[in-house]
Order: sequence, then C-alpha cells, then structure tokens
Amino acid sequence: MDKTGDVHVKGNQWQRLLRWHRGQKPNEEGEDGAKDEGRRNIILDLKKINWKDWVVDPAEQFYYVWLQVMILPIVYNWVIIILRTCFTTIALSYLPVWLTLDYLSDLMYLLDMIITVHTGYLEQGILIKDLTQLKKHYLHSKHFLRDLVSLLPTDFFYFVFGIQTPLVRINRLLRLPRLSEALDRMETRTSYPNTFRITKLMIYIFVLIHWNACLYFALSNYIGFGSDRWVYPNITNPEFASMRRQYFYCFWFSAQIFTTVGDTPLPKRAEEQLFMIADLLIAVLVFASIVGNVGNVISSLRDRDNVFFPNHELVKAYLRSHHISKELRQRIDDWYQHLHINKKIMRENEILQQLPLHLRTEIAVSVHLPILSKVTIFQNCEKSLLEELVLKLTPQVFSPGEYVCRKGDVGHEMYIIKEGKLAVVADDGVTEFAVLSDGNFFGEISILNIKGNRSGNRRTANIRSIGHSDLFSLSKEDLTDVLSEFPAAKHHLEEKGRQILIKMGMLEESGEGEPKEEEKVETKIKRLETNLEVLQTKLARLMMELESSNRKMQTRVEQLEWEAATLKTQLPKDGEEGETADGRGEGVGGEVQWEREEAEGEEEEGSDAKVNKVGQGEDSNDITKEGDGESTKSTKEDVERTIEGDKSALKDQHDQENEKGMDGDKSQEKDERPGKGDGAEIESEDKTDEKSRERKSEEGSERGEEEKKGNGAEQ
Ligand SMILES: Nc1ncnc2c1ncn2[C@@H]1O[C@@H]2COP(=O)(O)O[C@H]2[C@H]1O
Repeated sequence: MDKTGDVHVKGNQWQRLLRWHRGQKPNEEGEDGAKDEGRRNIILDLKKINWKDWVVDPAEQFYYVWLQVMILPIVYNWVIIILRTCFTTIALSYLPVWLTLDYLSDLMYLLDMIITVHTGYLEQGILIKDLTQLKKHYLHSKHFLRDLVSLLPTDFFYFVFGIQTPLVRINRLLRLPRLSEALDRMETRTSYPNTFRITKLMIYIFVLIHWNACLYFALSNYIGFGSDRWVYPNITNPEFASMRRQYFYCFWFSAQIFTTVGDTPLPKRAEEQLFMIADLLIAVLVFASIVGNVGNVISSLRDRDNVFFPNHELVKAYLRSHHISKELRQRIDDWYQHLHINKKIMRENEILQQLPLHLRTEIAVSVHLPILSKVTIFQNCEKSLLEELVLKLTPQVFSPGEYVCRKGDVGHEMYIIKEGKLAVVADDGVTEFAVLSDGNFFGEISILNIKGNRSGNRRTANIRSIGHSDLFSLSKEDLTDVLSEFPAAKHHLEEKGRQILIKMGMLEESGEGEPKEEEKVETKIKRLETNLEVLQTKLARLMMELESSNRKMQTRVEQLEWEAATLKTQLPKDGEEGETADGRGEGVGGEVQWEREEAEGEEEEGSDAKVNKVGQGEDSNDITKEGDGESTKSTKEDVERTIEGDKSALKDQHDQENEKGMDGDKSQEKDERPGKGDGAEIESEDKTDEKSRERKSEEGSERGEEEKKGNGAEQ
C-alpha cells in the first residue's frame, strides 16, 4: 500500500472510532446517508409495532415529546377556565372556539391516560413491559384517580347552571402534576437550564397574575363596577367597556400588586382590604422567589465561569499585593484574555468529575480524539488504551515567547501540541533548531530513561511557544503506565528520542551499552546453573533417604513376622501353663524387644542425621533439615503404629489360639478321627523352631556387633 493510501485508511479508522463514540453507525455515505437511514428505520419500526402489546419506554424520545404536547391542554385549562368564569363577555363571545378547544383538550387528556397505561416502569432496574402488570400498576396508583377525576364529564352541569359557567370544568386543573413532570424533563434535557428556569418562573408568575386579575374583575363585579376608586371602573363607560380593556386593566392592577410597586388605589371596603392583604402576602412570596431564582441563576452563571476559566480577580488581587512587575502582570492579563476570548476551558477534568467514568471517557474521546489521531505514536493503538490515555491528558495554554521547558530542567511530563507552533531553540533563545506544530509531541526524552542518554532525566533542549499554544501534558507516571501496556508506542517514542540524541551527540556509543546487557544475561545464566546444581543435589539426597527408610521398614516387618512366628511356636506350652503366665511373659518380652528396637531406630536416625548434616551444602540447610526431621518422625510413628497394631493383632491371635487350644482339647475329646490337625501342627512347629533358631543366631550376632560398636563409641 502506498503512503497516501495508508493515511487514508488510518483516517477512516479514526472517523469510524469517532462515530462509534458519538453513537453513530459507520456509514460510507456520510452524515446525510446516516440521517436518511435513521428516518427509514423509524418508519419501519412504526410499521412493525404490534399496537395491542405496545409499551412506551419512559426514557425514549416519544414519551418526552408526548409530555411536551401535554403542556398545551393543561396550560389551556389553567388559563382559560378562570378567564371565562370571571369575564363572561369573553366566554360568550368566543363560545364555539372555547367549546372546540375544551373537547380537544379532553381528547388529549384521554389519550394521555391511554399512554400512561402503556408506559413501562422500572422494577429492580428492569423495565416492566407486561400489559396486565402495567394496567394493574396504573389502576392502583394515585395518578389514576387524579386522571380519572380530571376527565369526569362535568360538562353535563351546563344543563343545570347554564353554558356561561365554565367553572363546571374546574376538575380539569387536576392534571397539573403532569405539567411539572414535563417541565422537569425539559429542564434536564435543555442545553440552557438557566434560561429555561427563568422562563418557567416567569410563566408561573404570569399565570398567578392572570388568576388574580380574573378574581379582581369578579370581585369588582360583585361589589359593583365603578362603586369606588379601587374596583374596576363602570363598564357602561365606553372607555372601559371593551373586553381587551377590561382584561388588560385588571392584569395591570394585579401586576402592580405582585411586583410590589403598590401604586394602586386604596381599598375602602372590607372585601377590598381582605383581597389586598391576601395579594400583598402572596406578592412578598412572589417577589422573594423572583429575586431568589434570578440570584441563583446569576450565581450559577458565575460558578460556571469560575469552573470553566481560572479566577482572574483573585489572581489580580494577589499580584497587586505582592507588587509584581507591570510587565509580568501584563503577560498574565494577556493569558486570561486569550482564554476568555477563545473559550479555552482549562479545568475540564474537574468539570466532568461528577460523571461516571465511562461517560467521562466518551466525552474526552469525542473532544480530544481528532487531536490524538494526528499524533503518530497513537495512530495504531488500541481503543481501550486511547481511552485510558485521553483521560490523563491535562490541557495547558502558553503565551507567545513563553518557555514550555528549558534545557537542563528535570523532566516530569511530555507534551502533545493541540494547536499552535513551538520552536526548539538554542540557549540564546533565537537560534531555532526545529519548529513543532499541531499533532507533534515533545519532552519525552527526559522521562523515558533511554539507554545511553547522557542527559539522564534532564531536558535536552529549550522549547519556546511562538504564538499562543494549546498543549496537552501527560505526566511521567501516566505515560509509563500507558506505555507498559503498549510496547509499540514505547519503541516509537524511544526511537524518536534516540534519533534526536544521536543528532545532538548525547547518546553513548551503542557498543558500550551492549556488553553490559550481555554481561547481565551471562550472570543470570550462571546463577540459574548454580541453582539447578543445588536442586539436583537435594533431589539425590532425598532419593537416598527414601531408599534407606524403605529398607528399615522391610527389616522391621520381617522382624515382626519372625516374632509372630516365635509366639506361635510357644503357644502349646503356654496353653498348658495357663493364660496369666502367658500374657505376662509376652508382655514383658515384647516391651523389652520394642524398647530395644526403638533405641536402635533412634541410633540409626541420629547417625542418618549426622551424615546428612555433613553432606548438606550451605544453601540447602533448612530444607534438608526439615525434610529429614519429618521423614524420620513419620517413619518412627508409622513403625510404632505398625508395632502396636501387630502387638494387639498378635495378642488377639494368641487369645484366639488359646481358646482354640482349649476348644481343640475339648473337640479332640469329641472328635476321635485319627491324625486330624496334629501331624500338621507338629510339623509346622518344628519348622518354625528351626527358623526361630536361625533368626536368633543372626540376631545374636547382630547384637554382638552393635554392642561392640556401642562400646567402641563409648571408648
Ligand atoms: N532537534 C529537535 N527536534 C525536535 N524535537 C527536539 C529536538 N531536540 C529536542 N527536542 C524535543 O525537545 C524536548 C526537550 O525535553 P526532552 O529532553 O524531555 O525531550 C526533548 C525532545 O522531545
């Protein structure tokens, strides 16, 4: 692939990634194509809807739009019902219009109820879409009762009170909570929440003044138009007869009260005074809420500015109190001015802190991805790494002529140029070695620990901003974190740094560095070999120990067999002597025998241990000692257990044989068949006698030898 083709493919990759982050599908036809496809999808979706099981998700756009639509009938009822009730001329003059609008609003109320039944709700975080459940939920809720009452056909009261009494429709005002739901939704969605809040407040105040105006007109009518200066003038007077004049006069009168202007005629009658008292009390609240809300909006605007831009006032005061030079102060002012004019936001991490991490990442990616896509080292990196990286970037702005770093300083971060031009300059500040621009990076050499870098962690050059420069800084720790997972980028960065160092003659000869590496590898191999030898010796020793303990076990098992056989041979005699003598003799003899054997075992263990200790190397002391101890212990315990088991087995056997013997004598008395069992028993007894004699002679010789050894050792 040629160079341009490569760049094109990369560009597409970045565009696709960017689209993915903006929640769009990659579409080769471009933005318009995507929109058309979106529209087509909506139409297809509408066709596919099964209206019987249709359920509205409260988070989706349709629900939001419907709520906005519902603002109209609710506001209509809140404004017009009272107007028609108090201004009868207005009610009767436009009656067909009012009736049409009334029943249209009723239809919308009905539709709203149907939509509410079909609106899903969350239960344990899951949207319930089952219609029977939804119906049950709505019918049991307090909203249902309110909605139902607000839609009761109270218009039938027209037949009782007459068509000029629209007050019969007062129940329509009960839908007010739906209005506040709609306005709350709008407030969370709008991009201008402060403007929205002020508008909402003004609408509320307008409705309040309107109601007050209507009531004032109704009270004036009750007292009598023009009966004093406070009430509405006589409507027979042509100047005050028109409907428009009537309404505007009353509205103006109310507005004066609620804005606490108070330039209204003095009330004379008790009804008038009561009305004024109530109005003035409400006016205090209204005024307070206006002042409070506007104050809130202003302070939130100031807060926004303070978060978006550093507080210039504070810095100015500080500079003044410390008598900073005029020239420096001017530079600081310029810097602030540049931030404000170009809307450079410096504290984006702080602003976005309240958002969850995944949303913050998406925002950061969509804001900074176009810049990062220009940086060569990050062009092929994985999405997850980019996301990680993008959250660690800190924006910085430098003024013209300002130094970003100076040669010899310790490097703590590297920089990526978002916008602007910077020069690599000599110490005289004039000679330019290179000019860096958008998408370039610098400051990596001093933080990368490049092998052979003579400057170590010091900056190798001065970097000066030519104009205003927008940079991203990336701290050494964050860069190390990212690069540890992304070796290709690390290699690229190091390579670029090495090239610069070679050009500057600041890289130690490659020949000097390599032997050190080789030496390291050799030492490692040697250490590994020594470790292997030690392990082999340990293994051999363990094998030896295993063999010797096997042999010991075999000898002891043989001894036990021999003793068992000896006891068998003694049985006929003992049987004659009686049980007690036999048991005692066996017990004493056995104990003596086992004591001797244990002593032998201990002697042997001791000697083994001595041999081991002599043979152990320095490294393996602990392991071998532990191993020895445990194996010896376990062997000893096993043998003891075997011996005890055998002893009891022998005793049982002996007892059984005694019994058998006695039984045998008895049975012999009964069973008179010749040769039954006797011959065989006598033969076996003879053989065992021979064997036992041989064993005893062997044992005697062994004991003699051991005694000799023991004496020798004592001597
Ligand atoms: N000749 C050069 N061309 C481009 N960049 C350079 C040049 N010399 C130094 N730099 C960059 O300037 C940076 C100064 O700080 P560092 O030494 O950390 O890393 C250095 C390089 O990234």
